[in-house]
Parts: sequence; structure tokens; C-alpha cells
Amino acid sequence: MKLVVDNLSCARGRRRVLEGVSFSAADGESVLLSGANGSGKTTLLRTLAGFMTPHSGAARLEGGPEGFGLDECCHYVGHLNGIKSGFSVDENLAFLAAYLGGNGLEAIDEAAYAFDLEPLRHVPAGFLSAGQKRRLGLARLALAWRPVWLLDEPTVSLDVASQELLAEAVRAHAGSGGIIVAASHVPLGVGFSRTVHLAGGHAEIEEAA
Ligand SMILES: Nc1ncnc2c1ncn2[C@@H]1O[C@H](COP(=O)(O)OP(=O)(O)OP(=O)(O)O)[C@@H](O)[C@H]1O
Repeated sequence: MKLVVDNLSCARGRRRVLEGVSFSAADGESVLLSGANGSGKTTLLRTLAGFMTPHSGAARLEGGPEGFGLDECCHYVGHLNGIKSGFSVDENLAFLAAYLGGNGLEAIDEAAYAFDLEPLRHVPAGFLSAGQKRRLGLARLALAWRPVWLLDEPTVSLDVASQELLAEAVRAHAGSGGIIVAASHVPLGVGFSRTVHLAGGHAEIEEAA
């Protein structure tokens, strides 16, 4: 399996934000996106997730699940947690599991355990703290298998213990052959295979030593 980003150019409004970005990631590899505020990290992640159409170029998953596009093979965790405030934690997990085609009650229990949501399962999501909301947003990672994880500053609002829960999930995903592309100012528990430095719309690739 290989994620291939091939000469991708993206615009926001009328402005070109990314120009000819290319990199790849094979099974078990993780890629760090780095760059100043506004350099295009979110734009790149959202384009890979299929939320935005590139101006030119393409991204694809070679050797992934047959018949599924890259957008269907991704989990995207962005700045918004994508949770429903009026639903309890359990109801959010059930909704997400149904939406993602998750593996039913067992997956919900596993996701609640993996992101330490057990004591909060009957609490309305609107009552959760920022870090608890983030853990609920991240729980989708454990609800249904997706080969590619796209993580945009996933540790925001997380305390040290919660960062370690995320790191465990990331390590397990990479260890089982998953691919991770992340923008993060905090280590995510894995050694990144390469770093994509974004500046002025262009990408410079730095391979891990
Ligand atoms: N909806 C939009 N319309 C027009 N321009 C936008 C829009 N959203 C983002 N931009 C611009 O696109 C550029 C890239 O933004 P993006 O959010 O991808 O950067 P980023 O590297 O993720 O930044 P940060 O580190 O601050 O999260 C920025 O200059 C931003 O102003």
C-alpha cells in the first residue's frame, strides 16, 4: 500500500496555496507536515481527505482496499471535533460508528476505552471540557479501520496523559501497516519517516536519518 501525492496544486479562494507538492508514504510510514501558520498544512490535509478539489495534480492510495477512493480510506481529524453537543458521548460514538461503518458495540467499547471516555459515556458532549471533546473527536480513529489517518494538530487541548493515549493509537496504527500524515507541533509517539516542509506554496522533503 502506498499513499502517493503527485504534483498537487491547491487554491483557496483565488489564491494558489500549494504548488506542485509531491511525496509518498508506504505501509507503516508516517509523514510530518511542517510550516509556518498559513503555509498550507490544513489545505493539504483537507485535499487528501477529499474535502477540497485540487487545482491540478492528484493524490491516490495504491494497493489499498479495492474499489475505494483515497477519501473513503481516510480518517480525518481536524480543528473541529465533529461531535453533536446534544448527544451523549455514547450517542456520539454510536452515530459515528454507524456513519463510518464501524464494527458495532464492540468498537464503541474499544473506542471509549482507548480514549478514556468510559467515565463520561452518559455525559452530553456539550458539557465536556475542551480536552474531553478532543478525545471524543479522536475516538473515531478506533471506531472503524481506515488505512490512512490525516491528523491536523491532533494534540490541541490534550493533557500529557491524553497525548500518550493518542500516541499509543498512532503507534498501533503504524505498527499494523497504517499510514499517518500529520501536522503537529508535538511528537505523536512515532518516528516520522519524512518531513514535508511547506513554505511559499512549495514543499521540501526531508527524509528521516
Ligand atoms: N476559505 C478560505 N478562503 C481563502 N483563503 C483561505 C481560506 N482558508 C484558508 N485560506 C488561506 O490559505 C492559506 C493556507 O491556510 P491553511 O489553513 O492551509 O494553513 P496552515 O498551514 O494549516 O496554517 P496554521 O498553521 O495556521 O493552521 C492561508 O494563507 C489562509 O489564509
